[in-house]
Amino acid sequence: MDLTVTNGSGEPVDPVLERFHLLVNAPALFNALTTALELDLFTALSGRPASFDELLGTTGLPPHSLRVLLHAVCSTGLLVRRDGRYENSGVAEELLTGDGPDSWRDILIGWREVYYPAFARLTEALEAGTNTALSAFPGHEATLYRRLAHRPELEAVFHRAMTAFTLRSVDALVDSGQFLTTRRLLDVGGGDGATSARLVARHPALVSTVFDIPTVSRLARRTTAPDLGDRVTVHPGDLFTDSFPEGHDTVLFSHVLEIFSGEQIVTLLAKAYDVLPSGGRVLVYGYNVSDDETEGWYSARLSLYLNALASGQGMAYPARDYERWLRQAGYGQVRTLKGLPYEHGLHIGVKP
Ligand SMILES: C[S@@+](CC[C@H](N)C(=O)[O-])C[C@H]1O[C@@H](n2cnc3c(N)ncnc32)[C@H](O)[C@@H]1O
Repeated sequence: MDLTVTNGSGEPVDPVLERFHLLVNAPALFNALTTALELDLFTALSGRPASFDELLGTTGLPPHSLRVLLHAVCSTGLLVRRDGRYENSGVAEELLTGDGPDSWRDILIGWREVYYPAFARLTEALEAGTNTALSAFPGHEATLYRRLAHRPELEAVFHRAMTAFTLRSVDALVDSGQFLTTRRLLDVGGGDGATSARLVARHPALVSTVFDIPTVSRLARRTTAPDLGDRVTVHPGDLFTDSFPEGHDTVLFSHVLEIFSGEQIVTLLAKAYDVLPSGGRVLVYGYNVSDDETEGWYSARLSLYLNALASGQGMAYPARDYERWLRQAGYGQVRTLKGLPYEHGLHIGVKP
């Protein structure tokens, strides 16, 4: 990637300095972006530049508020002002105008409502070595996933955001070639079933069982079951205290193992091993930090969130960690498909 940035005189500017200036203003600009999304600003401007007065009508904001918001969003480059009219940049038109199940609107509102308040307590959490930010949520459970059961509305916002982001990155998994011979999939920690729904839609001979905690299984029943009949079924349970159901030739952990410690990951991989037949496969899909653990904005954000809030441990582990754990749990033919979109990797192991 060429990061050369030049100033007005064409001289190179240190890209780290450029990023520093963006970074220190990013929390404010992030919130301007989510506000613009909530006001449907980008959708209103889709293919249709508008004047300030027209946007007053669209957003319903007082004139001064709109002025402040437009300045903030224009400063990011997402909106462009030309001849007194506002229009979407190419990026905004492509990423920010949709309202489907994979919308950035749902992703960013979820991050704002659930993730980012916890980041203010990062120092405290890292010093304590546990997810101290979880104390903002009612209940006594050790992870965010279980505590959200006490806040059903927020749980729905959270899973909408997670699903939307998953749908943006899941095609690399769906088209990985790993499901051509799979007939019965166990999707462990399968959330609201969106991944399984997409998998069975693309692979007509596939059926899937989504294993997740009971309140999330209820969400899955609502979001996936109506369309897919009995090709996606749900199996409520706890990853650690309940057995995995038998009768599947492939077990998928998508965005699940990174939540936990290495020791817990080996336990979960071994549980999957126990219910697989000989020749059965385990697939681990999710974020990987780069091998030297220095790159990846999405994986860095995830690791910090897991430690401050979600579980108090885990990270976007590098591929070599997953390969070691797969071998430890008894799998053979261990390999990784690296370099998938959004810093993802797919780790594969086969039960001998
Ligand atoms: C990051 S989400 C991944 C969801 C989905 N697989 C995806 O790729 O979008 C992690 C999932 O693991 C589930 N989970 C976490 N702890 C669990 C536990 N102890 N038992 C069962 N499911 C659990 C959560 O409810 C959540 O749906």
